[in-house]
Amino acid sequence: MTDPGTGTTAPADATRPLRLGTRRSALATSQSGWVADRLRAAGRGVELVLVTTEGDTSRRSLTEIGGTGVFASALRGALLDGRIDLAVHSLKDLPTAPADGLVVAAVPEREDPHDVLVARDGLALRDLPPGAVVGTGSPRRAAQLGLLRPDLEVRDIRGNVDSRIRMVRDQVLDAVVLARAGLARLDRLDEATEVLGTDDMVPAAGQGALAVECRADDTGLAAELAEILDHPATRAQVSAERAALAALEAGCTAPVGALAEPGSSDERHPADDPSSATLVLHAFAALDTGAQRRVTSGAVDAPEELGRAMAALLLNRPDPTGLVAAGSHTPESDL
Ligand SMILES: NCc1[nH]cc(CCC(=O)O)c1CC(=O)O
Repeated sequence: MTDPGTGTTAPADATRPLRLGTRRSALATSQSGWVADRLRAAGRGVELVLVTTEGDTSRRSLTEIGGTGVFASALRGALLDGRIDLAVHSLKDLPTAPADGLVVAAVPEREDPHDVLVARDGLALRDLPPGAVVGTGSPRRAAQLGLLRPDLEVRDIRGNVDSRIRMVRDQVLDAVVLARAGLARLDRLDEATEVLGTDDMVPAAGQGALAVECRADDTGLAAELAEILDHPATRAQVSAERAALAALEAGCTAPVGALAEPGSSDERHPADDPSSATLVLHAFAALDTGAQRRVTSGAVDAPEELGRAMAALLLNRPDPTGLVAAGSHTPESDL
């Protein structure tokens, strides 16, 4: 299966187990375990190799560390060193810039990409009393919370999913906002007290999706991973989302959200071949020019074009009347 002629680093040999590098967190081991199970079900031996990253050990806030790529960099180093053959990343934590010598061989089918509220007493966002304290380390979530409920106090927090939920249990916070996908992977969906729809909270680009990365010169393995794991519809969606992020030059800590969904047949672009499917791209950005929400659509086979078109909308046409403060409360200057 592997191409014996390629590369200077030894290509993964189909007769020995693949070394799958994973971070130690519950979320990372869960998603790596899921990928390992799928590879094993396809007849491929896999062993997990633990890799430590600064994003896991640092107590500093994500924005402080520099955000972009802290979770990914150690795994990428281990790939390039040949210590591991493949790595599984949360796509939303992966920098949009391609890494030299590496390739995203597969993007598996994504989980529900939305954010959820985990609040005390089963409360929904609209039920929290004025002044309630909501924890999030994400500028994207903080900005959108500020539009929805300017009367709440948003507190910058760090930590893994479990410790963030515990801050609500321990009454340190009234609520936290988390990715639904993270709870699903940890089998803790019952902790969610409300799913925040796209109209309220546009998710991060790539949220709910995984990226399976290997060395670019390991072409046999890349082809095998694509064959077993890749989900083309998800790949098109996240390509549009990440192209928007890249064109805005915004990283995973920017107050930017993007979510692409399959378009329905009555949303087809008139110029397109009637048989071609569309993507509808939703975006939120709190840029210097203010907070905006936008929706646009394009052909599913040109997702990056759609993402760039969205970025152009957000950058060039800051139309104040287009500001839809989800829930419609706050002027942009309050962000
Ligand atoms: N930044 C942390 C992070 N990275 C990936 C997920 C899980 C959800 C996903 O895979 O998108 C989470 C937790 C969260 O945002 O609540």
